[in-house]
Formats: sequence, C-alpha cells, structure tokens
Amino acid sequence: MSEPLRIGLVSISDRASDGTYRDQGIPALEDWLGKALSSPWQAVERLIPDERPLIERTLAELADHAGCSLVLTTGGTGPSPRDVTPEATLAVGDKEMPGFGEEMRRISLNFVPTAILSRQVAVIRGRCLIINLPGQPKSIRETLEGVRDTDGAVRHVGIFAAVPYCIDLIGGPYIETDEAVIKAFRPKNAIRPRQA
Ligand SMILES: Nc1ncnc2c1ncn2[C@@H]1O[C@H](COP(=O)(O)OP(=O)(O)OP(=O)(O)O)[C@@H](O)[C@H]1O
Ligand SMILES: Nc1nc2c(c(=O)[nH]1)N[C@H]1C(S)=C(S)[C@@H](COP(=O)(O)O)O[C@H]1N2
Repeated sequence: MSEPLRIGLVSISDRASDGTYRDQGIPALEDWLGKALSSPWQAVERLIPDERPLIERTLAELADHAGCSLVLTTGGTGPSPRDVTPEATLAVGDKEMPGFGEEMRRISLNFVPTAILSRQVAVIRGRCLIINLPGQPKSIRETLEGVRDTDGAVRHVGIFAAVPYCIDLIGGPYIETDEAVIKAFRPKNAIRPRQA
C-alpha cells in the first residue's frame, strides 16, 4: 500500500483572503478533484493574499513539509501589479514544466479571448508538481478537464490528463481517475491494474 496522495490547494486572492468576498477557489478545486479522482487523496488548504514572499513560503512548506505530491494554485496569474503567482512559483521551482502553461492557455482560448493574459506556469520542486490555474473559479474545471462538445465528447483534453504520469515520474503515489471526467494518459508499460 503506497502513501496516500496529498494535494495542496492554494487560493491566492487579496479580496477572498480579507473577506471582501467568499473564496470560491478552494471549493471549486475540491469539487472538481472529488469528481475526477478515484484513488484516495487528502487536501491541504491555504487561502492567502497576493504577497510574493508568503506565496513562496506556502508553496515550499506544502512541497517540503506537508508531503504534497501536487499543489494547485488559483489566482494571481494576470498582468495586474499585485499578480505575482508565476514569479513566486518559478522562484521555488527546481525545474520548469512549460507545457502545462502553454496547454492551459490554448485550452482557455476556447472559453475566453483574454486567456492570453494568464501567465500561469508549472514547476517541479523536489517530489512535488506545482501548477498555477487562473483565478476565475470556473477556469479551474475548464483547464483541468478541457473542452467538451455539446454532446459531452472531449474536444480538447484538459491538462490533468498528464498529471498522474508526471507524479509517477517524480516518485509520488499512483493516481487513478474517473475516465468520465478526465482520462489519465500513461504509456502502456506504466499502467497498473485498476484497484478495486
Ligand atoms: N478566490 C476567489 N474566489 C472567488 N472569486 C475569485 C477568486 N479569485 C478570483 N476571483 C474572481 O476572478 C477574477 C480574476 O481573478 P484575479 O486573480 O485576477 O483576482 P484579482 O482581480 O487580482 O483580485 P483578488 O486578488 O482580490 O481576488 C476576480 O476579479 C474575481 O472576480
Ligand atoms: N479557462 C479560463 N482561463 C482564463 C480565464 C477564464 O475565465 N477561463 N480568465 C482569463 C483572464 S480574464 C485573466 S486576467 C487571466 C489571469 O487570471 P488571474 O489573474 O485570475 O489568475 O486568466 C485568464 N484565463
């Protein structure tokens, strides 16, 4: 039995963290992951303002001490002066994973022309994959799950399809998904028999 998957959920928003509005980032992340993951997982949640040193400390703590194999951030990826999530993420990363940001922007262009304003990045820190998602709560599902036709068929695969194999490669727990939500892609020789 491998260790349970721990996922850091970090909502980065000045106004949600000071109570101006209710945070919808963490609930949207929890909701989507609850539907998408069929193997066991635990959330480690943080709601913080757009302060670069605090974002860096939070990401490092989740990766190094809280045992997270995956951290998903939401918010602070845009061009405004207070948006510094990508800078903080790159600062704590050992390795950049540019494909995630590139692909999220391509997916998001199916929903909004302002997708190109999101500077989202992904990095590996130790044995943890950290991915930035945009701040709009609806963008969480859009980027993770991808684009569907009106009949529900997948038109543009969401970025979460590549997350389980990435976690395999950095030595984390084997993640299984509900294929009706997102089909995890792995090379044939990396696929294990499904757990009951
Ligand atoms: N945690 C959140 N909960 C609910 N709505 C959010 C949240 N974060 C962002 N939003 C919505 O998405 C929009 C774009 O997100 P962005 O990260 O650019 O926020 P912002 O405009 O910098 O403000 P703030 O950091 O105060 O949320 C916000 O203006 C807000 O309408
Ligand atoms: N899928 C998706 N991506 C999206 C959006 C969205 O609504 N859906 N909003 C865009 C907008 S309007 C902005 S400004 C950028 C940056 O958002 P952030 O600063 O909230 O992270 O994300 C973009 N990416």
